[in-house]
Amino acid sequence: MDIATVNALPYEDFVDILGNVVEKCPIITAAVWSGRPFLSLAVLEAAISEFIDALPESGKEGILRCHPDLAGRDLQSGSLTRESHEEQAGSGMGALNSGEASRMARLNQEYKERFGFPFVICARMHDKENILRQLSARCQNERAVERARGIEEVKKICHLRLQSLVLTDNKL
Ligand SMILES: NC(=O)N[C@H]1NC(=O)NC1=O
Repeated sequence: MDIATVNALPYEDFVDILGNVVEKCPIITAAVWSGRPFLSLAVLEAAISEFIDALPESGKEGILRCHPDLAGRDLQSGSLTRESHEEQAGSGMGALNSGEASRMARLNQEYKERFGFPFVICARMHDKENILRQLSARCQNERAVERARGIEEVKKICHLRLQSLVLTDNKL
């Protein structure tokens, strides 16, 4: 699917196909549709990024809260979105040993209690050791720093999801 095909999509299809580039936030995809035609994939990605940046801090936290915990209950119960499942499986979240699983659960909980939103990281860019190390380190940050850091990670996840949807042929 190339960018011309993306630009030709009616909004129903645009949201169906691209609605989860930001996890469980199809409203973002639906909003940027009105910015068509996009000159390139990078321009579409920039429109999404600008929409996110224009949100109040509460809206940014809302985006973070739409993300499932890494190795959390949605992974255990099989209720992750397809994209999130692939990302979590690829970084080894489904294959933690019992020590790693309990450390992950404890740190995820500590992070959520401290900040009021979940730890978000672009899982495809990290392995499980690295994710645990970052989770532990980021628990020490200030809330505003973590809000911004989490949103940076959301944008990295969005970048990779967009690339795999638009730069491959298998979605239309
Ligand atoms: N909590 C969190 O980081 N979740 C995610 N990260 C990622 O790459 N996919 C996710 O669902």
